[in-house]
Amino acid sequence: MSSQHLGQPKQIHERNRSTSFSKLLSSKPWRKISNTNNTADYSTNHTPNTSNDNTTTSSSNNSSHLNLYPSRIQQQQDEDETAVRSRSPSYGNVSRLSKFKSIFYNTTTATTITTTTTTTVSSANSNKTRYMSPMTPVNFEGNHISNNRQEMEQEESFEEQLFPESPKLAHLANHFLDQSELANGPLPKNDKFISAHTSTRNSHENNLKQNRRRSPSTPIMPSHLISSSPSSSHNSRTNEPMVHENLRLTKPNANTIRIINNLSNISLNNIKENEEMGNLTDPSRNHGFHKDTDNDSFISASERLEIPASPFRNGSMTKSTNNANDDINESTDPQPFPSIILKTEDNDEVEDEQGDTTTPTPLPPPFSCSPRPQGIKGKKRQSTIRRTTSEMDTIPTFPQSASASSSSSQQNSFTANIKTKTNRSTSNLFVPPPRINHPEVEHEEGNIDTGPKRSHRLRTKSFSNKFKDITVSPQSFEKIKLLGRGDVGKVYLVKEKNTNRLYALKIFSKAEMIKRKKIKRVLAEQEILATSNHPFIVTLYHSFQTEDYVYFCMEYCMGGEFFRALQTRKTKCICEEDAKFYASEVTAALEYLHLLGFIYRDLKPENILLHKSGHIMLSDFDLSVQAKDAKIPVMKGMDESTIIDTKIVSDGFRTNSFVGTEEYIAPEVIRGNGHTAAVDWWTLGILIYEMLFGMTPFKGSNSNETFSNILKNDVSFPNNNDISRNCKDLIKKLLCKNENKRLGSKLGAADIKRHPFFRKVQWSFLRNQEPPLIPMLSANGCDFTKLSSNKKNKNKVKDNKKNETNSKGLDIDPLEEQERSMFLEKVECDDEVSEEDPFHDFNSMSLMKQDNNSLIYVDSDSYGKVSYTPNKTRSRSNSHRTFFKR
Ligand SMILES: Nc1ncnc2c1ncn2[C@@H]1O[C@H](COP(=O)(O)OP(=O)(O)OP(=O)(O)O)[C@@H](O)[C@H]1O
Repeated sequence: MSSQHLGQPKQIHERNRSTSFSKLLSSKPWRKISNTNNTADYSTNHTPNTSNDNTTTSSSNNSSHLNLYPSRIQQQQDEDETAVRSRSPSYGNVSRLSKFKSIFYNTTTATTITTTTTTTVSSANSNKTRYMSPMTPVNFEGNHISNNRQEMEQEESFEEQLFPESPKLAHLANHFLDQSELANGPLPKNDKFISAHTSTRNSHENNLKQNRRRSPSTPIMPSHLISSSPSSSHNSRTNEPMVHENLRLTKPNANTIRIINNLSNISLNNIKENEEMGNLTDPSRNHGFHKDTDNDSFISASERLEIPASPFRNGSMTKSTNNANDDINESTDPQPFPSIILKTEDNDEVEDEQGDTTTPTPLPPPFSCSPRPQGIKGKKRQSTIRRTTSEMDTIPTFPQSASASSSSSQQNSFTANIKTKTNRSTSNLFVPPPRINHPEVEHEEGNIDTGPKRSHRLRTKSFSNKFKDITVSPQSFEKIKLLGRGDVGKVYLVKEKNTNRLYALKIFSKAEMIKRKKIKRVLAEQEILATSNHPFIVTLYHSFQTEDYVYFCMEYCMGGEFFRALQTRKTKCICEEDAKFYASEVTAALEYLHLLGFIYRDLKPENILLHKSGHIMLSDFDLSVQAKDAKIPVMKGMDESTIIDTKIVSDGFRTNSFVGTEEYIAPEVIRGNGHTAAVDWWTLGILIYEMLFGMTPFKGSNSNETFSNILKNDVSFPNNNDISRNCKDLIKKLLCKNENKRLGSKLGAADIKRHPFFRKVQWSFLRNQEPPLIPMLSANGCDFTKLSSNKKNKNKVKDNKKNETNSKGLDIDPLEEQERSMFLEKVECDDEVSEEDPFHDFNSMSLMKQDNNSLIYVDSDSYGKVSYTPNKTRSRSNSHRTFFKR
């Protein structure tokens, strides 16, 4: 079949991206509505005031159902104030910290004031207040569904994400209405939604015709908040299954509001994973940003990321034929694991009795679709997996070349610039490596290049032999276009000026991270990206911070979201063979993450990006968690049947956050009894189902119905799809509600890989196989970022912008201003960021290996427009013809 563009822009709107649960739990301050008469514009008229009087005044103006809102705000203000006061005297001496402090005060005050605003506007125009307050009954028709940040208008700035009509808030509101439904019976149904869980042919077809969207997100709701609420008792009327305490809510009322408001202040960023429930049930615990008043810092020591023991510390994995409960001693060898390549020295592939390849997926060299090196097959498998340092270890951290010395003075000057700006200690001088000619670097004579000094923290980090000190700054990149926006960050397609290479630059606003309490999540994401080295996990090339922003420079996956590729299909689904291809790549990536002790927790087509080659790249790790005391993976069996037990790595580790994406969430998460890495196998089951049927198996007409379906219903398969018995069996076993019986519960990924469905999969050669779809930059393709289903909002944003003028009376485009500063700020040296700084734990660093894989910028390419073409070289057995018939 000839190459064919599959992009169908018309179909893109049929389903929107889903949002992960915890992501709606932001403590977003709501922005003042410009068309109200309310004068409480916190940004201009209000002086931050932490006194309780102010709060009380605000609340007194509100209708009764809002009264509890300020009480929480007041509580938070008190907490903030206490925390700030209790900080060391040196706090006040650091101007940067003062800035963060003011951000924090502003956040608190803004929330208070907006509460008043909400009330005022509510009475004036109910339509306009629909999304202003989560507790306001909301008609979600047509609006709440557009939580596709990528489709939101590009002009929107970070601040505009705070716009009160945010669809996210609508989601939150919807969710809480859903909760009330669960407790008090159904509210009138929005007939635009249909119940998909019946899984009949009709419902399936209807579903596809309907304007289907992912269900709204659900926040983390620690149980003590519910139980502390008088009206949150269990509902005796509805005989609902055992559900997470989070879900036991009443109709929106004062107590619900209190819960909502409380929730907004306890995002997971303030909660140490696995201690979450314990911490939260301690009423004395401060859940605000400054939760630890004993600690003289913005972020308590407990919030700082700790590097768990490497599962590979002994230099090799333990080869054991014993069972998974064998005692495994952790080595104290400080060698980090990121540079470790898990590989069998000789033979990468072994077949078990059924013919399944059971070799653990190795950590291959940097992604390449070139043919696999000769001579791998047929050699004997080595019984142990050895730790090998990456090839990058041999690359000197800083080239001592002529060019290096010639630019040394520039580097010193660069350092001097930073020192001057931050006025920080000169110890541990930050000297960027000399090979980059930073445009911002001024030549300064007379400086002696004392050589690079690695950041102390970077040296001690687990990924220190994979990364070196940062070699780039924001000025090294030129923005090409906005690719999408995340929860607190924006992702730009950029080209590196020196090399013309394309990257995805994710930029987080520090102010936003503080306001939204996302610091821990972003740091966790960095940790995972930096630690990982896998062909199906997006590569992090650089991470750095400036005074106002945090940057992740990642591999550009020009195919965009796999979700989008699915959406270009008429039926939103693909054939079994193609689904098998993607499922096996996802399994390999999950196996790798589990080996490192990470639980991904947010698998869905939206978080799977497509590399230019068509292979998958997992992204978005901000919901992932790393098991404490990760154990050493165990090799089981001998010779050809050797398999690796990935389950043991995080054995015994349970975490209790309510995170995930509604239709993908596992029963144990809903039940709230804690969950393990098994949640990833559940989500794999949902993913395979969605790839095959274009819908998820348990989707209901609202969150409660979905959760109820997840807990009660068995998975069923629409009749109109010819799915093999093995495939159905795999899905059923992955979607086993009992996590202890679920496929993967014995040995982790090995259980899945050995399932007959994957019998013919060559696990070691996955990255060398031909993907079913090849993304192409094409003038005729879909420009997903330009599609916006929310034009109204877009116009409002534009209107708001018109009001802003500079000192000369000329219009300022805030977005342009913001973007300019994003790409102009000077990079900051981590070692000089004081311990009190919320971003002290951030690591600025560059990947050591040369980047030969990223795309090179070509002027004539229309970046952003993507179409998906069939892979002509894919073998017939892969049934790609069936794929394109759909
Ligand atoms: N490496 C990349 N290459 C290409 N596009 C990317 C890359 N990373 C992100 N994007 C695009 O940017 C969008 C936002 O990315 P991000 O990971 O921040 O989003 P998210 O998962 O929706 O948000 P978050 O987890 O922060 O709430 C994605 O939807 C994706 O389309």
